[in-house]
Amino acid sequence: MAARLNLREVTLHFGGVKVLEDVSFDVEPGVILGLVGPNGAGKTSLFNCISGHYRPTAGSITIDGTEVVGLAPSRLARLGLARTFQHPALHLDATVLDNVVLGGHTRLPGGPVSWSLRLPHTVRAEREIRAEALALLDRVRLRHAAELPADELSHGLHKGIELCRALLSKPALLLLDEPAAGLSHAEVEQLIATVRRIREEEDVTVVVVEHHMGLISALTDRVVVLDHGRKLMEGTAAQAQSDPRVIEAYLGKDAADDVA
Ligand SMILES: Nc1ncnc2c1ncn2[C@@H]1O[C@H](COP(=O)(O)OP(=O)(O)OP(=O)(O)O)[C@@H](O)[C@H]1O
Repeated sequence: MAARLNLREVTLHFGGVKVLEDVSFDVEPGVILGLVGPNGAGKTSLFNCISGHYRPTAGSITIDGTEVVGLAPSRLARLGLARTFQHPALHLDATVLDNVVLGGHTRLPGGPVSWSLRLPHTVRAEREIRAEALALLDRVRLRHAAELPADELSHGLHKGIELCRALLSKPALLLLDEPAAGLSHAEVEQLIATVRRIREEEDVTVVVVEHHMGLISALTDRVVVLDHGRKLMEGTAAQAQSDPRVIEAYLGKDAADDVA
């Protein structure tokens, strides 16, 4: 079931640095929301608050009505949250397949004791998860690389592996942090097609941080624009791109005046 995400007055200070100030917005189940804004606007910091890697100084973040501020990332994973990182966090000496399979651990029945005893239902579940991991690799055209060490693949392909790992957990809420960064034009086109298919085939809510406006326009239902840690506006990608406040934030006041 796709998750509902609600943020209320999320604030994050590091000492005297105000990284986020009173950020509020809602993401309805099944929506793809883009989180955009100039460099340093606070997008990744907000992601880190939602995924439990940062604890906001104030405010509330709920997933399907459950307050998640203060919960560890592992607990959030069990609540159905999965994320990718700006710089993929992979085990480079492990195979591509083993990296993806890691995403399935939240779905294994039992706990560490039954896993180490290799009970039949654990072995069966592991086999199913490996088969699903291979199917996901097939979806991003990486099936042929399943048994290669991850460090033999390019940066762009690492992003594909990370996406498969996140999807294997069958997330209700998927956070994608700059999935197009460092990708070639062809790889971005493939990423857009992959995320569209995810939306058609999986029941998932997606929040994506991205500078690539082509991807944001192609994929998102709505965007939230951040600037200097505050929400500047919320609307469709087209509305954001023609909003003088957004143009000013990216390009300066003169450019915004030319548009107005
Ligand atoms: N751990 C931290 N300690 C201190 N300041 C931080 C920390 N993390 C982020 N910041 C500051 O918070 C601000 C927002 O950074 P953040 O990376 O969230 O922005 P962003 O919108 O994701 O930028 P970009 O598009 O360049 O990735 C920056 O000024 C950054 O220096």
